[in-house]
Amino acid sequence: MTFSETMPSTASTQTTAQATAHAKINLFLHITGRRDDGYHLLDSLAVFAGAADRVTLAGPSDTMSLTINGPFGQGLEADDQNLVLRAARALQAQAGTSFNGLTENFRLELEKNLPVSSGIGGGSADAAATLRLLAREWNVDQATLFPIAEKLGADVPVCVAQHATRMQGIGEILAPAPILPDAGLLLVNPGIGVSTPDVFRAFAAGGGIVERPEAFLPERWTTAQDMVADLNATTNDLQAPALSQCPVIGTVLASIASLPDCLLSRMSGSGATCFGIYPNPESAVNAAHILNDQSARLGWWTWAGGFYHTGSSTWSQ
Ligand SMILES: C[C@](O)(CO)[C@H](O)COP(=O)(O)OP(=O)(O)OC[C@H]1O[C@@H](n2ccc(N)nc2=O)[C@H](O)[C@@H]1O
Ligand SMILES: Nc1ncnc2c1ncn2[C@@H]1O[C@H](COP(=O)(O)OP(=O)(O)OP(=O)(O)O)[C@@H](O)[C@H]1O
Repeated sequence: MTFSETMPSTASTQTTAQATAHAKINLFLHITGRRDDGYHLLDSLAVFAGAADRVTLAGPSDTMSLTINGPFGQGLEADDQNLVLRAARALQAQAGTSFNGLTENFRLELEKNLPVSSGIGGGSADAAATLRLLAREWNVDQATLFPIAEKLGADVPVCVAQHATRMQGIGEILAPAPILPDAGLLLVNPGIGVSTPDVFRAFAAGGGIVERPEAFLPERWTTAQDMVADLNATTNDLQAPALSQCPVIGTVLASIASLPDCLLSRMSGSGATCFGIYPNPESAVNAAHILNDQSARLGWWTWAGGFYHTGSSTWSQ
């Protein structure tokens, strides 16, 4: 995928630079094959929610370092395995090779607002935001980011793009998606982390690939109802295997579906976060208010609003 616009001016003149890492939602997810290395081939429509983590460049440092705050920061290590630091080091290594030895180190801050291991690609979004942020700082061409992103995780390339995108291959083939309507989106996570490899394993053990015609997607959906009419001909192939590992997903899906004006209730990615589609953002917020008592009592995380919209040619931040 290419972007027609160049990056904004470098951040070096600003006191702090930030990038937002928006939650990725798979509106549908079909598994179409399996590679020799075990990775599954997908066909998925990934969109982005207003809900987001935030990565900040806090200043120069002796080594690349990370501090984490925010409601889901506890329990997430700021160590070498954190996708923020892995992304920073990967870009630094590449920039050092390709752009004459840039070796600056930074203290990065992660505001973790998205639940971890929840099917909305939080870690991938953080990695992608870090790549965008440091690319801006180091004046690295955005096209350079995609091969680096692929190596960090299957969901990282689509999160670099951070706009509605059809994902194929294992996530590295990105194609334009329909222009989205101004629909409402409700996200609900039951507070139980689900392991992506375990869900893919359960999918393979449970019968595997279903042969079906390729999903039809138009150029644009004008209303949420139009979008849902097409989405009803699709599914998330990982929903049943995730449900078998984490039965509360069934309760979450039923709760979303029971709320007024709900047009569709489905799981995102490998779960356990589920989403509801509503006619507009206001009706999604209204649904979240109705769910409030139940979600507070059960410790569920909820978010309601609209899609994160950026033009397909915009360098998103
Ligand atoms: C389910 C999705 O969230 C849909 O967007 C993604 O495909 C998962 O992307 P991700 O979390 O970035 O996945 P990775 O961290 O690359 O892979 C985690 C593990 O999930 C399995 N995996 C992942 C992606 C894929 N297309 N096929 C797989 O089988 C592999 O066992 C892999 O070792
Ligand atoms: N910055 C980060 N934020 C979240 N998880 C991270 C981060 N860095 C590393 N990880 C690790 O990555 C794994 C997946 O976390 P993530 O929150 O991205 O899952 P997910 O939402 O299920 O992703 P996907 O939808 O891409 O499968 C977890 O095991 C977590 O410990």
